[in-house]
Amino acid sequence: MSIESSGTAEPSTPSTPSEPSATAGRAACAGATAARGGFIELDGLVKSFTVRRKAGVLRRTKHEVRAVDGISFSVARGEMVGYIGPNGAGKSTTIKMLTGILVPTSGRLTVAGLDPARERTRLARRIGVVFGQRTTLWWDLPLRDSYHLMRRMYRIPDARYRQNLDHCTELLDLGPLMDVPVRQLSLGQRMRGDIAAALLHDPEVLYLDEPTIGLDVVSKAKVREFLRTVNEELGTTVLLTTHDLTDIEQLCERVMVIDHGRLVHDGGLDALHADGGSERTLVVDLERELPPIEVEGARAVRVEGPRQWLAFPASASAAPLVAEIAAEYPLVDLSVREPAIEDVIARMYADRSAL
Ligand SMILES: Nc1ncnc2c1ncn2[C@@H]1O[C@H](COP(=O)(O)OP(=O)(O)OP(=O)(O)O)[C@@H](O)[C@H]1O
Repeated sequence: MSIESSGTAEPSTPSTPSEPSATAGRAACAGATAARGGFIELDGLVKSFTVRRKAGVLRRTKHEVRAVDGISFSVARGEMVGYIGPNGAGKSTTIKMLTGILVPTSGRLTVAGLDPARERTRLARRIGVVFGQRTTLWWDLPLRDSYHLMRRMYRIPDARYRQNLDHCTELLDLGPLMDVPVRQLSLGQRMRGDIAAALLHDPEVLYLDEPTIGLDVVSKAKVREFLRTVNEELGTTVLLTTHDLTDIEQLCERVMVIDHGRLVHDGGLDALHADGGSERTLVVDLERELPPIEVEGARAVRVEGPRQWLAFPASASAAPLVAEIAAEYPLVDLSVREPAIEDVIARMYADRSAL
């Protein structure tokens, strides 16, 4: 299956025979939660761009934009990691360096032990890339023909190509689309076609840049389910960039947050809630309308008739609050609402931009 999706420069034509890698070896780590360390390594990675800005009618001055500003992390083989951040944070720039399209300004970077910029052709055999806003498929060709071309480009052995294509066709429901020119596909169909294309050559790592952008709910669910299967069954390492935080919640145990080119969070979703000062909400139904409830450790944030909403720290237990309210107020019913990850991230971005 293919690789380099659009955005990536010209597809690198492999110059060496297929590497042994592939399914058999990776299947061994299928489903395993790999230990940290190893497969993707960044150490103090920096990427600066020089841009010219207007400084008068005729004058232009040069400025340096640090798109990536000293990022270090390590992703183990078989991990599926979310890589998120606000617009312009440096996500795409990082991914472009990971594929070898962009050369880092400084710092160290290896993927599968290779230097992406120097060994781009060798690396191309081992990675798959999907940029949600572009396509690697040939616009005027039916899907089937695009895949044939990719098979030749990556010199994928027949049996492996057939097996991978059948697998993707079944799981991504591509059968009825195989003979349709890419330009006639809907966005969701084209995205499924692109994801299959990125997997035909059995990449060990898959970079996904907004794979669910613009898709309807059903298509998103299909894409997510497929990615989960690829990660679990083949042990493919996945780095997922998205603005749809449901992608992260449903797929990633680990999430890295980048802002202004710097890594500001690296850990589980729970830790993200803690970092973001998350709050849970106690929704309380009273027998009658009353002034806002006053209890230690929570504050009333909304009152509507006999219903009240009380916010309290996500890390605190609800039990003592419930006990106190039940003892002092005419309680009819209550429920606890978990914080939405969207709110946590929004608060995190807002707090940082206020610095
Ligand atoms: N080729 C370039 N020349 C100059 N500046 C660039 C270039 N590419 C990116 N930048 C700048 O680097 C910063 C990071 O951009 P990048 O595209 O990596 O962000 P992003 O996190 O992917 O954003 P988005 O979520 O909007 O796609 C931005 O300020 C952007 O304007």
